[in-house]
Amino acid sequence: MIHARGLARTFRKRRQEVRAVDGVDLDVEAGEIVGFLGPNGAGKTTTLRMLTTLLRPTEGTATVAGCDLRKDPVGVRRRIGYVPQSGAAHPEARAGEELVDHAMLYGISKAQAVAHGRELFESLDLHGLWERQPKAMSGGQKRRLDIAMGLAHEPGLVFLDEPTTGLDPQARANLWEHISDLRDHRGTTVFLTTHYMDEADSLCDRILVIDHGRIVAEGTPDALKARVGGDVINVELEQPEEAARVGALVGGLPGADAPSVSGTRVDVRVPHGGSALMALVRELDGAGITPLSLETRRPSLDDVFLGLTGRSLREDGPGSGDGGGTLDAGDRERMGEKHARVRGDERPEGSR
Ligand SMILES: Nc1ncnc2c1ncn2[C@@H]1O[C@H](COP(=O)(O)OP(=O)(O)OP(=O)(O)O)[C@@H](O)[C@H]1O
Repeated sequence: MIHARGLARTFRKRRQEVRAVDGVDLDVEAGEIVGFLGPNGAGKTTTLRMLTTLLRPTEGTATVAGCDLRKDPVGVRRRIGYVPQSGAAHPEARAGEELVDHAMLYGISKAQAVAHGRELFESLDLHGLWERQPKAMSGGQKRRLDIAMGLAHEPGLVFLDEPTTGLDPQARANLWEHISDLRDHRGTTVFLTTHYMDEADSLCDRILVIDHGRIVAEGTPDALKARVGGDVINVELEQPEEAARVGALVGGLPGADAPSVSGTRVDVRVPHGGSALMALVRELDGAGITPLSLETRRPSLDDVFLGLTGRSLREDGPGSGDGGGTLDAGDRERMGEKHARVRGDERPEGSR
């Protein structure tokens, strides 16, 4: 469904070059749900916008849904759906009419657009909302309407840019079910960007991890976690000063990797969690430190990312960690900036 080789995009900003995407090779097969995971600024949206013809690559080639990205961008657009972070439905429009108008832009007859739209509303849990204005919908309903719009012309491949950002945890889990249903019941191939690890873990068949514009790992969530190996010990302390001391202690455990100290939290990977935990309890006791909590767990995708890049996805912004789904001020500001940028140049290059 998607085959890209050496895809790259450079932006010029105040005489400086930003290599947002730096030679990406990727393959997505029909019927897969593939997650593009990476921290803020890693190059996810830029890659997505190239694959959906909204942005011309500076280098590289790709076929998307059987069409050459450079030679046949119109063919690509006809065959794919794209759901941007900012959504596509006008807040004041009637939801059903908006979807039908959208489908008719693709040359679909009104009768067919209405029939397919009704069916999409039913399968995406939007029954009863045909006449509703998007501005009067919940966040989850709006996102499901955005996805319905992306599927209005029955594409076999749909791109979702951070589909659950800003939703509460229940609405996120509900949307994951709907996205899985698209694949299971309609055979739709889904390529989505996310910086939520739990989303990539629960929803995706395969994950591509991107950092600084390059793919740094790919595989099923389980295969990626198995690559890390060992166990992770996590210590929560009351004071950051204690965390620094504990960081030095855990670094001395047999076979331990370099520990990660973040605020009052310390994480370290060790070959055997059980025996290391016992040794650490003795060390902490000897140093007169009483932690708030101490636990050992199997590696998560965050540990995979930490091992690959030396950074935690959690460090890269609010809500990017363990599934906190509600928006805080930082999140809103970031999304606001993003919306402005995406809306400003959402048209395909060359159409301006
Ligand atoms: N139009 C542009 N002009 C200049 N630089 C840009 C432009 N678009 C993106 N960039 C830069 O390219 C890099 C990658 O941005 P991109 O939006 O693709 O990242 P991302 O992984 O989608 O991040 P996020 O999770 O915040 O959406 C960033 O350094 C960004 O500042």
